[in-house]
Amino acid sequence: MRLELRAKSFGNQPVLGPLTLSVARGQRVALLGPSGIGKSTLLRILAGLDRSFDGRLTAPERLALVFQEPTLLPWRQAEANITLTTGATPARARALMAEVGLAGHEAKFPRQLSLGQQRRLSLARAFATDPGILLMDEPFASLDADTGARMLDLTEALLTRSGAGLVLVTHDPAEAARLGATALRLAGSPAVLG
Ligand SMILES: Nc1ncnc2c1ncn2[C@@H]1O[C@H](COP(=O)(O)OP(=O)(O)OP(=O)(O)O)[C@@H](O)[C@H]1O
Repeated sequence: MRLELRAKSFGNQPVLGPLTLSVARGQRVALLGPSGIGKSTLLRILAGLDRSFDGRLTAPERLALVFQEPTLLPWRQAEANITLTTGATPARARALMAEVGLAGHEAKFPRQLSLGQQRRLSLARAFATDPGILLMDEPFASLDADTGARMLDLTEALLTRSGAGLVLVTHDPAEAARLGATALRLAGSPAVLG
């Protein structure tokens, strides 16, 4: 995927300045920078969720998104959260759930899962679509250290096995390093890539 951004504003507030970002399958980049600089805004543009910007986005790859909030369907069991939203077969959903350590939890509703388990379910769901590029916004935030480290390891394993590319929004350079992602920093006002 490639974004050639000339400018992004909210009303009369310029947020992002001219920048170019290209990510291919197998490539991993992390977007770093202080709170409020525009990381999530840039990710939403890359995801196609925000189309009101001046510039050009080309994204032929299949994209999958993982947010900090697991965004699960509360009234559907865990396995159905994958099959209904992605079209994956039950067997594939179960295999992915096993891969993220959720074997035996297929029939549980999201409220019956811990936050860490819900995050892992949303990770499994993201990979169920065989994405070319995975877009993640602070997916490891507000987890305890062990749970966060486990989620990082699982993400690394799934990315390596699938060959998917990655754009990760994070505050933490250590997460970028752990995933072998090239760290790109947003700075300035409007923000550009340093
Ligand atoms: N929908 C919106 N309407 C108006 N302003 C917005 C909107 N979304 C974001 N902004 C503004 O755009 C700027 C960038 O926000 P963004 O959420 O992209 O920052 P961020 O770097 O992801 O921050 P954080 O690390 O705290 O999540 C902020 O000044 C924010 O107030």
